[in-house]
Amino acid sequence: MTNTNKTISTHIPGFPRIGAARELKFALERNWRGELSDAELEDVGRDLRARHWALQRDAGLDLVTVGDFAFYDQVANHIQLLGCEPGRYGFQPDQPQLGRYFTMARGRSGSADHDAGCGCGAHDADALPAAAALEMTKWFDTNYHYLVPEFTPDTAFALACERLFDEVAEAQALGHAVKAALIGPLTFLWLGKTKADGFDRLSLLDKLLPVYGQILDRLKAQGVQWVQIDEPILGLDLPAPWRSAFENSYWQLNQVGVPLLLATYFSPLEENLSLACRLPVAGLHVDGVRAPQELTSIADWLPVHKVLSVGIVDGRNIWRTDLDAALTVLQPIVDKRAGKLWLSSSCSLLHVPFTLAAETALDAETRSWLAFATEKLAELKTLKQALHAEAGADAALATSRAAIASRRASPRVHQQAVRDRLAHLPAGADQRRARFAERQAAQRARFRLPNFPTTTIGSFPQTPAIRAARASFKRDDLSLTDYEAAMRAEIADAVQRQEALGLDVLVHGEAERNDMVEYFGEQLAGFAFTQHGWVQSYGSRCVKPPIIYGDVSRPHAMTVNWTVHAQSLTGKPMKGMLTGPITILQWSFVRDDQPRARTALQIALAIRDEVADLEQAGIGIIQIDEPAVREGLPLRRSRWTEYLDWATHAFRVSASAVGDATQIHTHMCYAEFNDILPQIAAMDADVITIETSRSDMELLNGFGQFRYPNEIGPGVYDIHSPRVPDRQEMVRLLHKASAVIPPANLWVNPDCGLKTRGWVETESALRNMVAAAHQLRAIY
Ligand SMILES: CN1c2c(nc(N)[nH]c2=O)NC[C@@H]1CNc1ccc(C(=O)N[C@@H](CCC(=O)N[C@@H](CCC(=O)N[C@@H](CCC(=O)O)C(=O)O)C(=O)O)C(=O)O)cc1
Ligand SMILES: N[C@@H](CCS)C(=O)O
Ligand SMILES: [Zn+2]
Repeated sequence: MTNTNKTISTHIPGFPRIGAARELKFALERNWRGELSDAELEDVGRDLRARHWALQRDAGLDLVTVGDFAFYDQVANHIQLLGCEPGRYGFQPDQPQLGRYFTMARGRSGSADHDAGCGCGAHDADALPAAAALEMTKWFDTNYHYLVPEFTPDTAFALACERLFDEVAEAQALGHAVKAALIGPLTFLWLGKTKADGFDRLSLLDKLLPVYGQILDRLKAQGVQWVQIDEPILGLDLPAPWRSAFENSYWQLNQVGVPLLLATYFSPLEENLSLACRLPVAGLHVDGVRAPQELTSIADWLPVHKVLSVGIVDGRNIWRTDLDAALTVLQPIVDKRAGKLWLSSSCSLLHVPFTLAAETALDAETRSWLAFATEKLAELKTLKQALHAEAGADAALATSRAAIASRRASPRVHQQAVRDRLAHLPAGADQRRARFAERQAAQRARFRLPNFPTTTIGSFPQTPAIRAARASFKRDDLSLTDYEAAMRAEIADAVQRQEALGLDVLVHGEAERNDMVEYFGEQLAGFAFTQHGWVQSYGSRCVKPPIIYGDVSRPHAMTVNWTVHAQSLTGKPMKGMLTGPITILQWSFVRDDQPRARTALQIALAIRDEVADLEQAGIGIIQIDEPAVREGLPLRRSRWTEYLDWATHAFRVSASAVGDATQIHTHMCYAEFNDILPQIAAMDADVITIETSRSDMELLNGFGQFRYPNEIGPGVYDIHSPRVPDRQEMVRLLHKASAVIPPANLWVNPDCGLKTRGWVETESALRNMVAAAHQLRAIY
């Protein structure tokens, strides 16, 4: 059955750069605080790269990947490589490139414009005018944020950074066979934004391609074995001009004569399949996890002289690969692709944690079901050995087989009570009792809030003291009683500050939460959590996604005690704060043995019980955060309706068990919502707070045009920057909002939670926000 004379190679599209112990995060934050020099930071980067390449080589990969490392973000690296730093920064050629890079990533102001946890002031020395950071947005449907390139008709490109070539030389000096990785020209343009009306950024392609040509020339001269060019947009519904730009672009780039591996991932190729197969490149990488149904056609269509790289190991999830199933898929392809088959992870391993080796607290059974980045490298090796009929694979295959069988049969995965509850969910469980107008009347009578009521989104600064207390508690240096007392004191402090500011609807501040998803995952049955399973979210910021391995239920109330404590400290309404089912799903590693819709509904039931308990405990306003609804949209439009149907149903199930006078809020951020407004309206939250200030309220226009029926709190200030907006600025935004939304339906709040901010700037900004609301009340 196996084939011994057909050599198979292995590689990965990319590896996590943050480091096994988040060395990169800590080094970056020290550099930003001025405690680590740029040269020392470069040393940390060099050391991490060397270690990560060694891991790839030691796992038997045939090529190591170079170019996946970045001090902040891989797209930002390309902005420098391609010489298109936005002119608005006013960089001078003699300014050090690393400083310019961090200015784009983190902004610059006359005072101290950078992200929380910094406090360095290093960007201020050059006395250049204030400049906002590049916008951040989600990388396709992941929880990773990239920095958005800015394009104008005048954007010029030039090969302007040596970093990639230095890294290639570094890897070669260490004796590695190198595959350099680049983001492709079409994907790079697609990911950027342009503000000029009617300007089509595709028109920049002719200026961009020669620079890619120069980069490939240099890489060829360096003797790299391959260049991987990532074009994940081939998995999107592309406008015709973008599709047709591929052929000519790759014809040009192929002239350089360095072997190109065109990499696609995250989504099926569908109508772009034959285009991808016939592009003049030496190889094609496809996502065999997200689009297994296309593998046979691709193996048939791709000309035989080209390499087919099959992403068979899941780069987006943490489950151990079912190696027998993978071999069954691969075997027919081996036979078709004589000597031209590569095995790989489906996409870069950036999206999974570094290694299971550090997870000493996970029970042995759960651990045996998992594979993080390092373990995925070993899986590739086993698959290759098995296809080469090498005996070395037998033990690994047997271990894998036992783990897969254990997961399938484990009684911990299946909870009959949860299944029964889902099966008997009454019709109408996803509907509030009364329509919005009646609920609104009942809520107005109950809360008697002023017009333009003020509130915040939930979290207040996660100060070093809060983080340190939690770290001590986790190390057993602080008792549960003392930890809880410390958190209760933080909540009391947050309540007192909000009262002093004169906010109308208060929050407890989320001091006790490590993360808005992990916190719930730690308390729900069916979830496992790691100690060190960090995944980069943006820059130095990481998240530790919980792992949903089984049927989900709620053994006990999760937030009621904290919320009731907070409510006991104030006569103002205290908003209960929950994370919604879709966001918990989206920001966790989700079981792959049942449809995501079913898992979402199980989570929804757990949240529904929490909502009911909060209501029962006298909490009249409850927010169910759903910032990830938009990013959960399938990349292909043809699958949107199905997703939106089950996603909105799950949210409504979580929110609908309450009486008319209980006010349900939801919150969304980090995305453009206009293309899913009907579905957002169908979620039927009494109030939605959304991020709008960064788009200068433009985002709200869609809500206005659509005549969004319920109440809205458009964010009036950007929480990503420590800059304190003044009252007039927020008044202006509120006037803009009032022009499109009935003023009686408007709330006043920041864009998102304030956990990454400090108290000083938070209080100043909120003071101005409350003053702005007062001014609006006097006018409308
Ligand atoms: C709203 N966002 C979120 C996303 N995804 C989530 N899962 N959660 C989100 O909130 N996606 C979209 C955005 C992304 N935004 C952010 C914003 C901020 C962070 C962030 O600050 N991450 C922290 C880690 C947060 C955390 O889990 N903290 C824990 C543990 C802290 C820790 O590392 N402790 C040290 C010891 C510290 C000490 O004082 O001794 C340790 O354990 O080694 C906690 O508070 O307990 C970060 O630092 O990266 C992420 C995404
Ligand atoms: N309640 C959360 C929402 C973040 S999207 C917070 O305030 O941090
Ligand atoms: Zn938010």
